[in-house]
Amino acid sequence: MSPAMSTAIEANKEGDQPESQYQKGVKHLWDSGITRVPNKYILPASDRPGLTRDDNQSGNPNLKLPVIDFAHLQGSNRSHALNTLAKACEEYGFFQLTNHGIPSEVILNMVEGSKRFFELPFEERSKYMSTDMYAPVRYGTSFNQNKDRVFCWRDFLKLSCQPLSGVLPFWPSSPVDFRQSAVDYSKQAKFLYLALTEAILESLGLVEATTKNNEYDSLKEFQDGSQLIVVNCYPSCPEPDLTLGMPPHSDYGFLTLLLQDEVKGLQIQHDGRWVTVEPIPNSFVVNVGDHLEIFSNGRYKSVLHRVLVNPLNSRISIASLHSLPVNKTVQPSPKLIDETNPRRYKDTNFASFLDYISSCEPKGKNFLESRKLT
Ligand SMILES: O=C(O)CCC(=O)C(=O)O
Ligand SMILES: [Fe+2]
Repeated sequence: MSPAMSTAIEANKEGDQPESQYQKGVKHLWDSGITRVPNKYILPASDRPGLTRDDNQSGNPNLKLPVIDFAHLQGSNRSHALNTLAKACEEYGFFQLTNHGIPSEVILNMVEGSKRFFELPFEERSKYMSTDMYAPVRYGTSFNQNKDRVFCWRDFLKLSCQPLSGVLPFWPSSPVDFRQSAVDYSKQAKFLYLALTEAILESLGLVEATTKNNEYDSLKEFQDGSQLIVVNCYPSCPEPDLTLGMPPHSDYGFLTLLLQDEVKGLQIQHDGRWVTVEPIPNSFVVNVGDHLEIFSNGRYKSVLHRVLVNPLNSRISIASLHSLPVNKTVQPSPKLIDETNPRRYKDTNFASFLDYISSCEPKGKNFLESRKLT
């Protein structure tokens, strides 16, 4: 046997497992004691994070995401805060939100409950595995484990929140109190989202139409909108330069409110570079989703982001994705279209997004690109 072949067999012994093992997720894999990243997770060289990781350590230290103090949005500083908000959504598609007012206990219970969920025996977690995109609860791995050729280093728990009374009986009954923590958290996140949406509509010059003339009654639609909580679990990774926790993607909805722990990992694309979002304790990372880009007729940007993994720490993040009701058409607001600003996107809805992602491997901003009028 040639030396190269025997090395390949050794590597295989070390990392690779039967294909079905990968369906059980990275937590399971990591707990089995692997010391190498199996081939299933190794990205083509051009998609690996290695180069930008170094780039990021040495380069552009001044680049900070805009920070919005939620208290300023509520008080006499509102118009200044609205300008910052508009600029953040135009230039970065992201901002950090401090002073959000959600009780720390609600956040702590949700984070701790999520950590304990991922520590449950695999058999317990696997009860919630489903390939049905409409399931009220879905435990899984990678991005789309039925389609992805290369898997990413993430397990997830998705909780659909609409209507709460209908979905609740399906949510995990273990760990104890998890359901209650998730209910409390989802309600608080929704409340915050609605306040931010009101600010966003105002920053786009649409709030008069909303509150005074009742022209679209948009806020009502947002109140009845969809909410999906995604708990992401990224176990530590023995060779983090070969893989990603999440590949570059944009979020489909209107706004995402993301809680990240103190472990860095989230990167956004800005000016053609990947920039790490520094965690700020007790804050949310908020980002514009595809639906808001469409609704704003392209003024606010749904920006690509991805997640790096690291060799020392596992990481948890909790995303609350919000949008209009699932069957509602999303379209550029008529108020934002005129001769100088023609309509730039086709109508879309959540169902067409789900059809799209279940029929192909989502890459970057493909879905949004498919909604653009040329
Ligand atoms: O884990 C993160 O920081 C980002 C998660 C994310 O992008 C998502 O859930 O869509
Ligand atoms: Fe995302």
